Amino acid sequence: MPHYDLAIIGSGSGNSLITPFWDGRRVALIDGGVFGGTCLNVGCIPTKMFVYPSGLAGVPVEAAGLGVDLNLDKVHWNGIRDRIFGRIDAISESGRRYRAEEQDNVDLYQDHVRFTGPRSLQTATGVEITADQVVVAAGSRAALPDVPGVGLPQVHTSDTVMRIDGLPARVVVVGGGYIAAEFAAVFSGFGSEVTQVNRSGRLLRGHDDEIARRFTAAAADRWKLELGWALEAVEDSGGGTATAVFSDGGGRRLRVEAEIVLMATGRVPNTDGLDAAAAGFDLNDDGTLAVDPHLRILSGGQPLEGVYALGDVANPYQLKHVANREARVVAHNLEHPDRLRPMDYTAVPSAVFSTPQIASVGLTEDEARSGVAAGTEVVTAVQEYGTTAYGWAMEDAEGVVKLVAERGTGRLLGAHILGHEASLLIQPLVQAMATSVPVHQLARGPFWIHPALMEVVENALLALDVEVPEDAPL
Ligand SMILES: Cc1cc2nc3c(=O)[nH]c(=O)nc-3n(C[C@H](O)[C@H](O)[C@H](O)COP(=O)(O)OP(=O)(O)OC[C@H]3O[C@@H](n4cnc5c(N)ncnc54)[C@H](O)[C@@H]3O)c2cc1C
Ligand SMILES: NC(=O)c1ccc[n+]([C@@H]2O[C@H](COP(=O)([O-])OP(=O)(O)OC[C@H]3O[C@@H](n4cnc5c(N)ncnc54)[C@H](O)[C@@H]3O)[C@@H](O)[C@H]2O)c1
Repeated sequence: MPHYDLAIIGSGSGNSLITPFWDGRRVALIDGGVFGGTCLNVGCIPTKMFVYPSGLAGVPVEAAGLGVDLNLDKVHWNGIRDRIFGRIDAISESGRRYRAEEQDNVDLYQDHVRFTGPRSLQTATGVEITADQVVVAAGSRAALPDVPGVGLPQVHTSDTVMRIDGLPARVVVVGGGYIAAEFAAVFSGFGSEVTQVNRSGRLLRGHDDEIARRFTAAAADRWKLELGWALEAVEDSGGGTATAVFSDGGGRRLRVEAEIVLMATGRVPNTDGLDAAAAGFDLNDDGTLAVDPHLRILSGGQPLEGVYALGDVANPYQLKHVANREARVVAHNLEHPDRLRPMDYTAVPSAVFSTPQIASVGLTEDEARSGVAAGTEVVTAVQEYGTTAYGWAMEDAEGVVKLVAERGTGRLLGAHILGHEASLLIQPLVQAMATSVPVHQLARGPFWIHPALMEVVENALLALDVEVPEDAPL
Protein backbone atom coordinates (compact mmCIF):
# COMPACT_ATOMS: atom_id res chain seq x y z
CA MET A 1 0.00 0.00 0.00
CA PRO A 2 1.71 3.25 -1.10
CA HIS A 3 2.08 5.83 1.65
CA TYR A 4 2.63 9.53 0.95
CA ASP A 5 3.50 12.69 2.83
CA LEU A 6 0.67 14.41 0.98
CA ALA A 7 -2.28 13.19 -1.10
CA ILE A 8 -4.25 15.71 -3.17
CA ILE A 9 -7.58 14.95 -4.80
CA GLY A 10 -8.09 17.24 -7.78
CA SER A 11 -5.59 18.65 -10.26
CA GLY A 12 -7.36 22.02 -10.69
CA SER A 13 -6.51 24.36 -7.84
CA GLY A 14 -5.06 21.34 -6.00
CA ASN A 15 -2.20 21.15 -8.50
CA SER A 16 -0.74 24.43 -7.22
CA LEU A 17 -0.18 22.94 -3.75
CA ILE A 18 2.90 21.06 -4.95
CA THR A 19 5.45 23.77 -4.14
CA PRO A 20 9.25 23.27 -3.92
CA PHE A 21 8.69 22.43 -0.21
CA TRP A 22 7.58 18.97 -1.39
CA ASP A 23 10.78 18.25 -3.33
CA GLY A 24 12.18 15.15 -1.65
CA ARG A 25 8.81 14.35 -0.08
CA ARG A 26 6.29 11.94 -1.58
CA VAL A 27 3.11 13.39 -3.09
CA ALA A 28 0.11 11.60 -4.66
CA LEU A 29 -1.92 13.76 -7.06
CA ILE A 30 -5.19 12.09 -7.96
CA ASP A 31 -7.63 13.16 -10.66
CA GLY A 32 -10.22 11.02 -12.42
CA GLY A 33 -11.01 13.70 -15.01
CA VAL A 34 -9.06 15.87 -17.41
CA PHE A 35 -5.81 17.17 -15.92
CA GLY A 36 -6.01 20.79 -14.82
CA GLY A 37 -9.64 20.82 -13.65
CA THR A 38 -12.63 22.97 -14.53
CA CYS A 39 -11.27 26.50 -14.96
CA LEU A 40 -8.61 25.53 -17.48
CA ASN A 41 -10.47 22.87 -19.45
CA VAL A 42 -14.19 23.70 -19.37
CA GLY A 43 -14.62 26.82 -17.26
CA CYS A 44 -13.29 30.36 -16.86
CA ILE A 45 -10.58 30.24 -19.49
CA PRO A 46 -12.25 28.75 -22.58
CA THR A 47 -15.50 30.63 -21.91
CA LYS A 48 -13.69 33.96 -21.87
CA MET A 49 -11.81 32.92 -25.02
CA PHE A 50 -15.25 32.64 -26.67
CA VAL A 51 -16.60 35.78 -24.97
CA TYR A 52 -13.93 38.02 -26.47
CA PRO A 53 -14.38 37.19 -30.18
CA SER A 54 -18.14 37.12 -29.68
CA GLY A 55 -17.87 40.70 -28.38
CA LEU A 56 -15.90 41.64 -31.51
CA ALA A 57 -18.69 40.23 -33.65
CA GLY A 58 -21.01 42.72 -31.97
CA VAL A 59 -18.83 45.75 -32.77
CA PRO A 60 -20.56 46.67 -36.08
CA VAL A 61 -23.85 47.24 -34.25
CA GLU A 62 -22.17 49.50 -31.68
CA ALA A 63 -20.10 51.29 -34.34
CA ALA A 64 -23.18 52.05 -36.43
CA GLY A 65 -24.51 54.20 -33.61
CA LEU A 66 -21.30 56.22 -33.67
CA GLY A 67 -21.23 56.90 -37.40
CA VAL A 68 -18.88 54.10 -38.40
CA ASP A 69 -20.19 51.47 -40.81
CA LEU A 70 -18.59 48.06 -40.34
CA ASN A 71 -19.67 44.72 -41.72
CA LEU A 72 -19.43 41.36 -40.06
CA ASP A 73 -18.61 38.90 -42.83
CA LYS A 74 -18.36 35.54 -41.12
CA VAL A 75 -17.84 33.87 -37.77
CA HIS A 76 -15.50 30.88 -38.06
CA TRP A 77 -16.80 28.88 -35.10
CA ASN A 78 -14.70 25.80 -35.79
CA GLY A 79 -11.59 27.95 -36.26
CA ILE A 80 -12.23 29.79 -33.00
CA ARG A 81 -12.93 26.52 -31.20
CA ASP A 82 -9.77 24.88 -32.52
CA ARG A 83 -7.60 27.88 -31.65
CA ILE A 84 -8.97 27.87 -28.09
CA PHE A 85 -8.63 24.18 -27.43
CA GLY A 86 -5.36 23.95 -29.38
CA ARG A 87 -3.92 26.14 -26.65
CA ILE A 88 -5.82 24.74 -23.67
CA ASP A 89 -5.45 21.04 -24.43
CA ALA A 90 -1.71 21.51 -24.85
CA ILE A 91 -1.43 23.23 -21.45
CA SER A 92 -3.44 20.46 -19.79
CA GLU A 93 -1.32 17.76 -21.42
CA SER A 94 2.00 19.38 -20.58
CA GLY A 95 0.87 19.84 -16.96
CA ARG A 96 -0.13 16.20 -16.84
CA ARG A 97 3.16 15.03 -18.36
CA TYR A 98 5.19 17.17 -15.95
CA ARG A 99 3.53 15.64 -12.90
CA ALA A 100 3.34 12.10 -14.29
CA GLU A 101 6.72 11.78 -15.96
CA GLU A 102 9.09 14.54 -14.93
CA GLN A 103 8.67 14.88 -11.16
CA ASP A 104 10.20 11.96 -9.31
CA ASN A 105 8.54 12.79 -6.01
CA VAL A 106 5.00 12.98 -7.46
CA ASP A 107 2.80 10.03 -8.44
CA LEU A 108 -0.14 11.02 -10.64
CA TYR A 109 -3.17 8.73 -10.35
CA GLN A 110 -5.55 9.29 -13.26
CA ASP A 111 -8.41 7.61 -11.51
CA HIS A 112 -11.45 8.34 -9.39
CA VAL A 113 -10.90 7.90 -5.71
CA ARG A 114 -13.00 7.63 -2.58
CA PHE A 115 -12.22 7.78 1.11
CA THR A 116 -11.99 4.69 3.29
CA GLY A 117 -10.91 6.80 6.29
CA PRO A 118 -9.85 10.42 6.84
CA ARG A 119 -6.32 9.77 5.55
CA SER A 120 -6.88 6.64 3.50
CA LEU A 121 -8.21 6.35 -0.04
CA GLN A 122 -9.06 3.73 -2.62
CA THR A 123 -8.93 4.37 -6.35
CA ALA A 124 -11.61 2.99 -8.70
CA THR A 125 -9.04 0.49 -9.96
CA GLY A 126 -8.41 -0.75 -6.41
CA VAL A 127 -5.18 0.96 -5.32
CA GLU A 128 -5.13 1.74 -1.59
CA ILE A 129 -3.39 5.00 -0.72
CA THR A 130 -2.58 6.46 2.68
CA ALA A 131 -1.04 9.83 3.47
CA ASP A 132 0.05 11.91 6.45
CA GLN A 133 -1.80 14.94 5.08
CA VAL A 134 -4.70 15.04 2.62
CA VAL A 135 -6.27 17.84 0.58
CA VAL A 136 -9.67 17.54 -1.07
CA ALA A 137 -9.86 19.88 -4.06
CA ALA A 138 -12.43 17.83 -5.97
CA GLY A 139 -14.46 20.73 -7.40
CA SER A 140 -18.04 20.69 -8.62
CA ARG A 141 -19.95 19.51 -11.67
CA ALA A 142 -22.93 20.63 -13.72
CA ALA A 143 -26.29 19.68 -12.19
CA LEU A 144 -28.84 18.51 -14.74
CA PRO A 145 -32.58 18.83 -14.12
CA ASP A 146 -34.25 15.46 -13.68
CA VAL A 147 -36.56 15.61 -16.71
CA PRO A 148 -37.09 13.23 -19.64
CA GLY A 149 -34.76 13.77 -22.58
CA VAL A 150 -31.73 15.25 -20.78
CA GLY A 151 -29.65 12.43 -22.20
CA LEU A 152 -30.34 13.41 -25.83
CA PRO A 153 -27.25 14.28 -27.89
CA GLN A 154 -28.62 17.79 -28.55
CA VAL A 155 -28.57 18.49 -24.81
CA HIS A 156 -25.32 20.01 -23.54
CA THR A 157 -23.73 21.48 -20.44
CA SER A 158 -20.87 23.96 -20.37
CA ASP A 159 -18.56 20.91 -20.37
CA THR A 160 -19.47 19.91 -23.92
CA VAL A 161 -21.06 22.91 -25.65
CA MET A 162 -17.76 24.66 -26.39
CA ARG A 163 -16.55 21.71 -28.48
CA ILE A 164 -19.55 21.34 -30.81
CA ASP A 165 -19.02 21.23 -34.54
CA GLY A 166 -20.28 24.35 -36.33
CA LEU A 167 -22.15 27.36 -35.00
CA PRO A 168 -25.70 26.24 -34.23
CA ALA A 169 -28.52 28.16 -35.92
CA ARG A 170 -30.64 28.04 -32.76
CA VAL A 171 -29.75 27.56 -29.09
CA VAL A 172 -32.06 27.19 -26.10
CA VAL A 173 -30.37 28.24 -22.88
CA VAL A 174 -32.05 26.89 -19.75
CA GLY A 175 -31.27 28.86 -16.56
CA GLY A 176 -30.74 32.42 -15.41
CA GLY A 177 -27.35 32.38 -13.68
CA TYR A 178 -23.72 33.02 -14.60
CA ILE A 179 -23.29 30.29 -17.17
CA ALA A 180 -26.61 31.00 -18.90
CA ALA A 181 -25.81 34.72 -19.10
CA GLU A 182 -22.36 34.13 -20.55
CA PHE A 183 -23.33 31.53 -23.14
CA ALA A 184 -26.50 33.35 -24.25
CA ALA A 185 -24.28 36.36 -24.99
CA VAL A 186 -21.61 34.26 -26.74
CA PHE A 187 -24.00 32.46 -29.08
CA SER A 188 -26.19 35.47 -29.78
CA GLY A 189 -23.08 37.60 -30.38
CA PHE A 190 -21.88 35.08 -32.96
CA GLY A 191 -25.29 35.14 -34.67
CA SER A 192 -27.16 32.09 -33.35
CA GLU A 193 -30.82 32.62 -32.56
CA VAL A 194 -30.82 32.31 -28.77
CA THR A 195 -33.84 31.72 -26.58
CA GLN A 196 -33.07 31.90 -22.88
CA VAL A 197 -35.71 30.38 -20.65
CA ASN A 198 -35.70 30.92 -16.91
CA ARG A 199 -37.91 29.66 -14.10
CA SER A 200 -38.13 32.89 -12.15
CA GLY A 201 -39.10 36.33 -13.43
CA ARG A 202 -35.61 37.80 -13.29
CA LEU A 203 -32.10 36.85 -14.39
CA LEU A 204 -29.07 36.82 -12.05
CA ARG A 205 -31.31 36.85 -9.00
CA GLY A 206 -28.45 36.76 -6.48
CA HIS A 207 -27.33 40.19 -7.68
CA ASP A 208 -28.49 43.59 -6.46
CA ASP A 209 -32.09 44.14 -7.64
CA GLU A 210 -31.20 47.21 -9.69
CA ILE A 211 -28.50 45.30 -11.57
CA ALA A 212 -30.60 42.15 -12.05
CA ARG A 213 -33.50 44.23 -13.35
CA ARG A 214 -31.32 46.17 -15.77
CA PHE A 215 -29.54 43.01 -16.94
CA THR A 216 -32.85 41.25 -17.54
CA ALA A 217 -33.98 44.17 -19.72
CA ALA A 218 -30.65 44.28 -21.55
CA ALA A 219 -30.79 40.54 -22.23
CA ALA A 220 -34.32 40.83 -23.62
CA ASP A 221 -33.03 43.50 -26.04
CA ARG A 222 -30.36 41.17 -27.37
CA TRP A 223 -31.88 37.69 -27.48
CA LYS A 224 -35.26 36.05 -26.92
CA LEU A 225 -36.00 35.84 -23.24
CA GLU A 226 -38.79 33.77 -21.71
CA LEU A 227 -39.36 34.10 -17.96
CA GLY A 228 -41.50 32.07 -15.57
CA TRP A 229 -41.19 28.72 -17.34
CA ALA A 230 -40.07 25.46 -15.73
CA LEU A 231 -38.43 22.81 -17.90
CA GLU A 232 -40.57 19.68 -18.26
CA ALA A 233 -38.84 17.65 -20.94
CA VAL A 234 -36.60 17.69 -23.98
CA GLU A 235 -37.95 15.85 -27.03
CA ASP A 236 -36.08 14.67 -30.09
CA SER A 237 -37.55 16.55 -33.04
CA GLY A 238 -35.59 14.59 -35.65
CA GLY A 239 -33.12 16.04 -38.15
CA GLY A 240 -30.64 16.79 -35.37
CA THR A 241 -32.89 19.18 -33.51
CA ALA A 242 -34.61 18.95 -30.13
CA THR A 243 -37.58 20.69 -28.58
CA ALA A 244 -37.39 21.91 -25.01
CA VAL A 245 -40.81 21.87 -23.40
CA PHE A 246 -41.59 24.23 -20.53
CA SER A 247 -44.62 24.74 -18.30
CA ASP A 248 -45.82 27.89 -16.54
CA GLY A 249 -47.35 25.77 -13.77
CA GLY A 250 -50.83 26.89 -14.78
CA GLY A 251 -51.40 24.60 -17.74
CA ARG A 252 -49.66 26.61 -20.46
CA ARG A 253 -46.74 25.12 -22.39
CA LEU A 254 -43.81 26.73 -24.19
CA ARG A 255 -42.03 24.65 -26.86
CA VAL A 256 -38.71 25.85 -28.24
CA GLU A 257 -36.95 23.93 -30.99
CA ALA A 258 -33.20 24.24 -31.47
CA GLU A 259 -30.06 22.44 -32.57
CA ILE A 260 -28.56 22.84 -29.07
CA VAL A 261 -30.22 22.82 -25.65
CA LEU A 262 -27.77 24.18 -23.07
CA MET A 263 -28.47 23.28 -19.47
CA ALA A 264 -27.04 26.02 -17.25
CA THR A 265 -28.87 25.01 -14.12
CA GLY A 266 -26.22 25.22 -11.42
CA ARG A 267 -23.31 23.14 -10.19
CA VAL A 268 -23.07 20.69 -7.30
CA PRO A 269 -19.97 19.90 -5.21
CA ASN A 270 -18.29 16.58 -5.96
CA THR A 271 -18.68 15.29 -2.42
CA ASP A 272 -21.04 12.43 -3.31
CA GLY A 273 -18.36 10.51 -5.21
CA LEU A 274 -15.84 10.79 -2.37
CA ASP A 275 -17.70 8.73 0.25
CA ALA A 276 -17.28 11.55 2.77
CA ALA A 277 -19.29 9.50 5.28
CA ALA A 278 -16.61 6.76 5.32
CA ALA A 279 -14.10 9.41 6.36
CA GLY A 280 -16.50 10.92 8.89
CA PHE A 281 -16.42 14.33 7.15
CA ASP A 282 -19.11 16.87 8.03
CA LEU A 283 -21.13 18.32 5.14
CA ASN A 284 -22.89 21.68 4.89
CA ASP A 285 -26.52 21.85 3.76
CA ASP A 286 -25.44 22.64 0.17
CA GLY A 287 -23.34 19.45 0.07
CA THR A 288 -19.96 21.18 0.42
CA LEU A 289 -17.41 19.88 2.91
CA ALA A 290 -17.53 21.73 6.23
CA VAL A 291 -14.18 23.31 7.11
CA ASP A 292 -12.79 25.48 9.91
CA PRO A 293 -11.22 28.92 9.24
CA HIS A 294 -7.88 27.17 8.53
CA LEU A 295 -9.67 25.06 5.89
CA ARG A 296 -9.30 21.83 7.89
CA ILE A 297 -12.21 19.48 7.27
CA LEU A 298 -14.54 19.08 10.24
CA SER A 299 -15.54 15.71 11.62
CA GLY A 300 -18.22 15.78 14.29
CA GLY A 301 -17.65 19.53 14.45
CA GLN A 302 -13.90 19.16 15.20
CA PRO A 303 -11.10 19.92 12.71
CA LEU A 304 -9.08 16.96 11.46
CA GLU A 305 -5.35 17.70 11.72
CA GLY A 306 -3.68 17.72 8.32
CA VAL A 307 -6.90 17.09 6.36
CA TYR A 308 -7.92 20.11 4.26
CA ALA A 309 -10.46 21.07 1.61
CA LEU A 310 -10.58 23.98 -0.81
CA GLY A 311 -12.38 25.28 -3.88
CA ASP A 312 -15.84 24.41 -5.17
CA VAL A 313 -16.01 21.27 -3.04
CA ALA A 314 -15.76 23.34 0.13
CA ASN A 315 -17.02 26.89 -0.46
CA PRO A 316 -20.29 28.35 -1.75
CA TYR A 317 -18.65 30.92 -4.05
CA GLN A 318 -17.69 28.58 -6.92
CA LEU A 319 -15.10 31.10 -8.16
CA LYS A 320 -11.56 30.41 -9.29
CA HIS A 321 -9.96 33.40 -7.56
CA VAL A 322 -11.44 32.15 -4.27
CA ALA A 323 -10.11 28.62 -4.88
CA ASN A 324 -6.68 30.08 -5.72
CA ARG A 325 -6.55 32.08 -2.48
CA GLU A 326 -7.68 29.07 -0.48
CA ALA A 327 -4.94 27.02 -2.16
CA ARG A 328 -2.34 29.52 -0.94
CA VAL A 329 -3.72 29.25 2.59
CA VAL A 330 -3.76 25.44 2.47
CA ALA A 331 -0.26 25.34 0.96
CA HIS A 332 0.99 27.44 3.90
CA ASN A 333 -0.84 25.34 6.48
CA LEU A 334 0.43 22.06 5.04
CA GLU A 335 3.96 23.34 5.26
CA HIS A 336 3.58 25.05 8.66
CA PRO A 337 1.26 22.93 10.82
CA ASP A 338 2.52 24.81 13.88
CA ARG A 339 1.65 28.25 12.42
CA LEU A 340 -1.76 27.78 10.77
CA ARG A 341 -3.22 30.77 8.93
CA PRO A 342 -6.97 31.38 8.49
CA MET A 343 -8.73 32.09 5.20
CA ASP A 344 -10.05 35.64 4.83
CA TYR A 345 -13.20 36.05 2.70
CA THR A 346 -13.39 39.85 3.00
CA ALA A 347 -14.70 41.48 -0.19
CA VAL A 348 -14.91 38.54 -2.59
CA PRO A 349 -15.72 40.00 -6.01
CA SER A 350 -17.25 38.25 -9.01
CA ALA A 351 -17.94 39.12 -12.61
CA VAL A 352 -20.39 37.80 -15.18
CA PHE A 353 -18.75 38.06 -18.58
CA SER A 354 -21.98 38.52 -20.49
CA THR A 355 -23.15 41.39 -22.66
CA PRO A 356 -23.43 43.69 -20.82
CA GLN A 357 -20.78 42.65 -18.32
CA ILE A 358 -21.52 42.67 -14.59
CA ALA A 359 -19.22 42.89 -11.61
CA SER A 360 -20.08 42.87 -7.98
CA VAL A 361 -18.55 42.85 -4.51
CA GLY A 362 -20.01 42.96 -1.03
CA LEU A 363 -23.60 43.49 0.01
CA THR A 364 -26.59 44.26 -2.19
CA GLU A 365 -28.74 47.18 -1.10
CA ASP A 366 -31.36 44.79 0.32
CA GLU A 367 -28.74 42.82 2.24
CA ALA A 368 -27.21 46.00 3.63
CA ARG A 369 -30.56 47.41 4.70
CA SER A 370 -31.56 44.19 6.42
CA GLY A 371 -28.18 43.14 7.77
CA VAL A 372 -26.23 46.15 9.02
CA ALA A 373 -26.22 46.62 12.80
CA ALA A 374 -29.06 48.76 14.12
CA GLY A 375 -28.32 52.47 14.29
CA THR A 376 -26.18 52.64 11.16
CA GLU A 377 -27.61 54.38 8.15
CA VAL A 378 -27.21 52.86 4.69
CA VAL A 379 -26.76 55.18 1.72
CA THR A 380 -26.64 54.31 -1.97
CA ALA A 381 -25.61 56.06 -5.17
CA VAL A 382 -26.43 55.11 -8.74
CA GLN A 383 -24.28 56.67 -11.46
CA GLU A 384 -24.82 55.93 -15.13
CA TYR A 385 -21.88 55.63 -17.54
CA GLY A 386 -23.78 58.06 -19.78
CA THR A 387 -23.23 60.88 -17.27
CA THR A 388 -19.46 60.92 -17.88
CA ALA A 389 -17.45 62.24 -20.81
CA TYR A 390 -16.27 58.77 -21.80
CA GLY A 391 -19.85 57.55 -21.65
CA TRP A 392 -20.74 60.32 -24.12
CA ALA A 393 -17.91 59.13 -26.36
CA MET A 394 -19.41 55.66 -26.30
CA GLU A 395 -23.03 56.90 -26.54
CA ASP A 396 -23.58 54.53 -23.64
CA ALA A 397 -27.16 54.20 -22.47
CA GLU A 398 -26.85 51.04 -20.42
CA GLY A 399 -23.87 51.13 -18.04
CA VAL A 400 -24.38 51.88 -14.37
CA VAL A 401 -22.44 51.87 -11.11
CA LYS A 402 -24.33 51.31 -7.88
CA LEU A 403 -22.62 51.75 -4.53
CA VAL A 404 -23.83 50.89 -1.05
CA ALA A 405 -22.15 52.49 1.99
CA GLU A 406 -22.53 53.22 5.66
CA ARG A 407 -23.30 56.93 6.12
CA GLY A 408 -21.50 57.61 9.40
CA THR A 409 -18.21 55.83 8.75
CA GLY A 410 -18.09 56.07 4.96
CA ARG A 411 -17.44 52.32 4.90
CA LEU A 412 -18.15 50.85 1.48
CA LEU A 413 -20.50 47.89 1.94
CA GLY A 414 -21.08 46.87 -1.67
CA ALA A 415 -20.42 47.80 -5.27
CA HIS A 416 -22.33 46.64 -8.33
CA ILE A 417 -21.48 47.57 -11.89
CA LEU A 418 -23.21 46.71 -15.16
CA GLY A 419 -21.66 47.72 -18.45
CA HIS A 420 -18.49 47.94 -20.49
CA GLU A 421 -15.45 46.50 -18.63
CA ALA A 422 -17.35 46.27 -15.34
CA SER A 423 -14.86 43.62 -14.17
CA LEU A 424 -12.03 46.18 -14.45
CA LEU A 425 -13.90 49.21 -13.12
CA ILE A 426 -14.76 47.43 -9.88
CA GLN A 427 -11.21 46.70 -8.80
CA PRO A 428 -10.47 49.97 -6.89
CA LEU A 429 -13.71 49.39 -4.98
CA VAL A 430 -12.64 45.85 -4.11
CA GLN A 431 -9.32 47.26 -2.97
CA ALA A 432 -11.05 49.87 -0.78
CA MET A 433 -13.26 47.25 0.85
CA ALA A 434 -10.36 44.84 1.40
CA THR A 435 -8.17 47.51 2.99
CA SER A 436 -10.96 49.44 4.79
CA VAL A 437 -10.42 52.71 2.92
CA PRO A 438 -13.51 54.89 3.52
CA VAL A 439 -15.47 56.40 0.64
CA HIS A 440 -14.31 59.99 1.18
CA GLN A 441 -10.67 58.85 1.20
CA LEU A 442 -11.01 56.76 -1.96
CA ALA A 443 -12.98 59.43 -3.84
CA ARG A 444 -10.77 62.35 -2.93
CA GLY A 445 -7.34 60.89 -2.05
CA PRO A 446 -6.00 59.61 -5.37
CA PHE A 447 -6.27 61.47 -8.69
CA TRP A 448 -8.71 59.88 -11.13
CA ILE A 449 -7.65 60.14 -14.77
CA HIS A 450 -9.81 62.49 -16.84
CA PRO A 451 -11.76 61.66 -18.96
CA ALA A 452 -11.39 57.90 -18.44
CA LEU A 453 -14.49 55.74 -18.07
CA MET A 454 -13.30 55.17 -14.49
CA GLU A 455 -14.70 58.64 -13.71
CA VAL A 456 -18.07 56.95 -13.41
CA VAL A 457 -16.74 55.18 -10.29
CA GLU A 458 -15.25 58.43 -8.94
CA ASN A 459 -18.55 60.23 -9.48
CA ALA A 460 -20.54 57.43 -7.84
CA LEU A 461 -18.25 57.67 -4.80
CA LEU A 462 -18.66 61.47 -4.67
CA ALA A 463 -22.43 61.07 -4.97
CA LEU A 464 -22.66 58.92 -1.85
CA ASP A 465 -24.11 60.96 1.00
CA VAL A 466 -21.53 59.89 3.58
CA GLU A 467 -20.15 62.01 6.39
CA VAL A 468 -16.88 63.61 5.29
CA PRO A 469 -14.42 64.54 8.08
CA GLU A 470 -13.15 68.11 8.04
CA ASP A 471 -9.58 67.04 7.40
CA ALA A 472 -10.51 64.71 4.51
CA PRO A 473 -8.71 65.32 1.22
CA LEU A 474 -10.44 68.09 -0.76
C1 LIG B 1 -18.45 27.43 -17.68
C2 LIG B 1 -17.77 27.94 -16.45
C3 LIG B 1 -17.21 29.20 -16.45
C4 LIG B 1 -16.60 29.69 -15.31
N1 LIG B 1 -16.08 30.94 -15.34
C5 LIG B 1 -15.48 31.44 -14.24
C6 LIG B 1 -14.91 32.75 -14.25
O1 LIG B 1 -14.97 33.46 -15.25
N2 LIG B 1 -14.32 33.20 -13.12
C7 LIG B 1 -14.26 32.45 -11.99
O2 LIG B 1 -13.73 32.90 -10.98
N3 LIG B 1 -14.78 31.19 -11.95
C8 LIG B 1 -15.39 30.69 -13.05
N4 LIG B 1 -15.91 29.41 -13.02
C9 LIG B 1 -15.79 28.63 -11.78
C10 LIG B 1 -14.38 27.99 -11.66
O3 LIG B 1 -14.11 27.27 -12.83
C11 LIG B 1 -14.35 27.07 -10.45
O4 LIG B 1 -14.69 27.81 -9.30
C12 LIG B 1 -12.96 26.48 -10.23
O5 LIG B 1 -12.45 25.91 -11.40
C13 LIG B 1 -13.01 25.43 -9.12
O6 LIG B 1 -11.73 24.90 -8.94
P1 LIG B 1 -11.47 23.63 -8.00
O7 LIG B 1 -10.01 23.49 -7.91
O8 LIG B 1 -12.27 23.76 -6.78
O9 LIG B 1 -12.09 22.41 -8.79
P2 LIG B 1 -11.79 21.81 -10.24
O10 LIG B 1 -10.93 22.69 -11.05
O11 LIG B 1 -13.10 21.43 -10.78
O12 LIG B 1 -10.92 20.52 -9.92
C14 LIG B 1 -11.49 19.38 -9.34
C15 LIG B 1 -10.85 18.16 -9.95
O13 LIG B 1 -11.13 17.07 -9.09
C16 LIG B 1 -11.35 15.92 -9.87
N5 LIG B 1 -12.17 15.00 -9.07
C17 LIG B 1 -13.39 15.24 -8.56
N6 LIG B 1 -13.81 14.18 -7.83
C18 LIG B 1 -12.83 13.26 -7.89
C19 LIG B 1 -12.66 11.96 -7.35
N7 LIG B 1 -13.59 11.39 -6.58
N8 LIG B 1 -11.51 11.29 -7.64
C20 LIG B 1 -10.56 11.85 -8.41
N9 LIG B 1 -10.66 13.08 -8.94
C21 LIG B 1 -11.78 13.77 -8.68
C22 LIG B 1 -12.06 16.42 -11.12
O14 LIG B 1 -11.84 15.56 -12.21
C23 LIG B 1 -11.42 17.80 -11.32
O15 LIG B 1 -10.38 17.77 -12.27
C24 LIG B 1 -16.52 28.89 -14.14
C25 LIG B 1 -17.05 27.60 -14.14
C26 LIG B 1 -17.67 27.12 -15.28
C27 LIG B 1 -18.24 25.74 -15.27
N1 LIG C 1 -17.83 34.56 -14.53
C1 LIG C 1 -17.83 33.71 -13.51
O1 LIG C 1 -17.24 33.94 -12.46
C2 LIG C 1 -18.53 32.40 -13.67
C3 LIG C 1 -18.97 31.98 -14.90
C4 LIG C 1 -19.64 30.78 -14.98
C5 LIG C 1 -19.83 30.02 -13.85
N2 LIG C 1 -19.37 30.47 -12.66
C6 LIG C 1 -19.61 29.69 -11.44
O2 LIG C 1 -20.26 28.49 -11.73
C7 LIG C 1 -21.40 28.37 -10.93
C8 LIG C 1 -22.48 27.64 -11.67
O3 LIG C 1 -23.03 28.48 -12.70
P1 LIG C 1 -24.54 28.32 -13.15
O4 LIG C 1 -24.88 29.45 -14.03
O5 LIG C 1 -24.78 26.94 -13.62
O6 LIG C 1 -25.29 28.41 -11.75
P2 LIG C 1 -26.11 29.57 -11.04
O7 LIG C 1 -26.33 29.09 -9.68
O8 LIG C 1 -25.48 30.90 -11.26
O9 LIG C 1 -27.49 29.59 -11.84
C9 LIG C 1 -28.28 28.45 -11.97
C10 LIG C 1 -29.58 28.83 -12.66
O10 LIG C 1 -30.29 27.65 -13.00
C11 LIG C 1 -31.63 27.77 -12.57
N3 LIG C 1 -32.14 26.41 -12.31
C12 LIG C 1 -31.70 25.55 -11.38
N4 LIG C 1 -32.37 24.39 -11.48
C13 LIG C 1 -33.24 24.52 -12.52
C14 LIG C 1 -34.19 23.67 -13.13
N5 LIG C 1 -34.42 22.44 -12.68
N6 LIG C 1 -34.89 24.15 -14.17
C15 LIG C 1 -34.67 25.40 -14.64
N7 LIG C 1 -33.78 26.24 -14.10
C16 LIG C 1 -33.06 25.80 -13.06
C17 LIG C 1 -31.58 28.66 -11.36
O11 LIG C 1 -32.81 29.27 -11.13
C18 LIG C 1 -30.50 29.67 -11.80
O12 LIG C 1 -31.07 30.68 -12.59
C19 LIG C 1 -21.80 29.77 -10.50
O13 LIG C 1 -22.33 29.77 -9.21
C20 LIG C 1 -20.54 30.55 -10.60
O14 LIG C 1 -19.98 30.80 -9.33
C21 LIG C 1 -18.73 31.64 -12.55
